[in-house]
Formats: sequence, C-alpha cells, structure tokens
Amino acid sequence: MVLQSIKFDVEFGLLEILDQLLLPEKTQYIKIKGVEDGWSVINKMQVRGAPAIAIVGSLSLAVEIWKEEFQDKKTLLREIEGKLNYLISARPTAVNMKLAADELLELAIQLSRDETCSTRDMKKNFIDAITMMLDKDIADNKNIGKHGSDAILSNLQSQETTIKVLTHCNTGSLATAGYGTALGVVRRLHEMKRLDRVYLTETRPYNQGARLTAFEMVHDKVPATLICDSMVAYLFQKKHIQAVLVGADRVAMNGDTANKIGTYQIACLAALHDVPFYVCAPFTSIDSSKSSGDSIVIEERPEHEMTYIAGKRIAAPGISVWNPAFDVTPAKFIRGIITERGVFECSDLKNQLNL
Ligand SMILES: CSC[C@H]1O[C@H](OP(=O)(O)O)[C@H](O)[C@@H]1O
Repeated sequence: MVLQSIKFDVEFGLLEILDQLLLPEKTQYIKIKGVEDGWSVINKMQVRGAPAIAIVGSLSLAVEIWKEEFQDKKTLLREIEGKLNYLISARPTAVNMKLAADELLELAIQLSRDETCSTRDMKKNFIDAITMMLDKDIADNKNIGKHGSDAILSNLQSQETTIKVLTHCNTGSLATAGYGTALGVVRRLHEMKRLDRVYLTETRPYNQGARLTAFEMVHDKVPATLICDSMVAYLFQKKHIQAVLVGADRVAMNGDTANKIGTYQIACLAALHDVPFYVCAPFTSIDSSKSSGDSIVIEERPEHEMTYIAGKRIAAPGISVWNPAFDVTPAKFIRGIITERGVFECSDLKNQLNL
C-alpha cells in the first residue's frame, strides 16, 4: 500500500492530511475544510515539507472556493488574492507556497480578464490548475530520482556497484505529493538495486528523520539505518559514505540553500571528509528573487518543541532556548543541485532559469 499523506477529491469536497505530529505511533487524518484549516495544519507542522506546504495550502483554497458561488469574476479574484496572501504567512522559510501563490494569482488575473470565460469557468479552471499540482509534483520527484541516481552512480569507482548515502530530515512522500526529492533519489537507487544502505539522521528537535523518514523506509522495505545527529562525523570516518542527499526549502540564485537545521554542519563535515553533498529540489523550491542565502528568513519555532518530546519535558524548566528550524548551506559546499530538469552546478542556476 502506498503511503498517502494527502487525500483529495474536490468533487466531494474531500481534503484530508495525515497528521505528521502523531507519526509513527498513530495514523490519523485531519479534515481540511478551507484555508483557515490549511493555514493551521501548516503552521503547527501537522503537514510539513516545502512542496507539501504549497500543495496542501493551495488545495485548501480549492476546497473552500469549490463550495462557494461568486456573483462575478472580480469578487472571485479578490477572494483568491486575499486567501493566497493569508496562506503564504503560515511559515516563512520555504518558498514553494509563495511561488505557487504567485502563479495561481497570475492565472486568476488572466481568467478574470478573459471575456470568453464565465465566473463558473474561471472557478473550475482555477481549481483544475491546483489539482494538477499533485501529479506534477510526483512527476518532478520521479525525474529528480532519475537524474540524481544517474549523477551519483557516475561518481562511483569502477569496482563499486552499490552506494551508501546519508540523508537529513524528511524529504519523502510525507514532504511532497509523493515519492520525494532526496528520498526520491534513494527510492530510485533502491529500485535500481544500487542502494547498499541509506543512513538517516533523527533530525532533532521535530525528529523528521526518526519519526517520518524511518517510517517511510520501513514501509517501503528500503535498507536504512537511523543515527543521531551527533554521529555524522563518526559515520563519515567509519563508513564509506559516497553521497549526502538533502532537500531544500529555498535555493537562492547563487546556490546557497536553506534547509532543515543541521544541514549546514553536515555539509561542513562532508567537505572535510570529501563526501559529495547534493541538494535535491524541484524548481518550485528555487527563489529567483534571492541572489544569495543572506536574506532568506529563518523561521524560529516555539521553545516547547525543543524542551519536550512526546509531551514529556526533557530540559530543565527556566533554561533559555534558541530553536531555528533551518540554516543556510553556502553554495561552495554543494556539489550539485539535483532537479527535475537535470543536475546543475550552483553557478549554472541563473542560466537554467534564463535570468
Ligand atoms: C522535500 S523538501 C522538505 C524540506 O522541508 C523540511 O522542513 P520542515 O519539515 O520544517 O517543513 C526540511 O527542510 C526538508 O528538507
């Protein structure tokens, strides 16, 4: 059975998301009735992952406007613009919701100006565009898997047939519409029988690795080993890791990449141990408005997310806490950006975006 993080059928007003705060103990879905529910589950990280945030946020708008009748296209356009701006505010670091909102608003403006398009047609065409995001994301991830596995295997010495990789956080079916980005490359390597093992960090404090990536790898029977975040240097020293594969929340034009906290220190260690470090991300995670990572806003999460685990306090009451949810890895540490269009050097991103 395929792991389904999103259930959607707008005809039935159905949008449900798997509550990722309850995994792996409980598999429980939450009904999303509109953008307020969408904003809430994103902000509370009941659904998370850069692509999944954009998809669930946009789908929450689709189910909301599907139920409503609009007197004219101007009213519908005003509703769409206001609710897209609201959804963008749920979490600041991942760029995907902002890029999706920009594209959807541009479509709505075009439809509102098209005199051959009725209000009903505008609503249907707009919702259809959102629905297509699901299939496109899965297709993009399959291409990321193909390009990434080809690139990594090309690095192998002639006598090496299988590969050991390290990944951080969760970049699989629980962070996307399905298959995953960095975990999509892992899945592709496994499908090709070229994966020896994937090592995954627990990824404190939310534990995306221990709770989500481990869940996905066990579910798919992929050879995987969980390690603590503090074990990465020793892993590089004692195991022959041939690549690091991470996701991205926002890639700047020079290749600087914002990703889950801990990514930057893994990149530093990978450089020290000469392990190729790859960022795996669809073009929907690339921000052409950012020339470098310097201006990427880093979300800071509530202190209880660090001082408690599963509702039990693990840190002394009264201790101060700093809880940045992301860090920025400089382009110099990144061997390549693995995308659905191919694998690019950081210096080539601008050309790939025709900028
Ligand atoms: C498919 S990339 C997912 C990306 O999002 C994660 O952050 P969060 O769990 O806080 O949404 C992490 O940075 C992953 O690399």
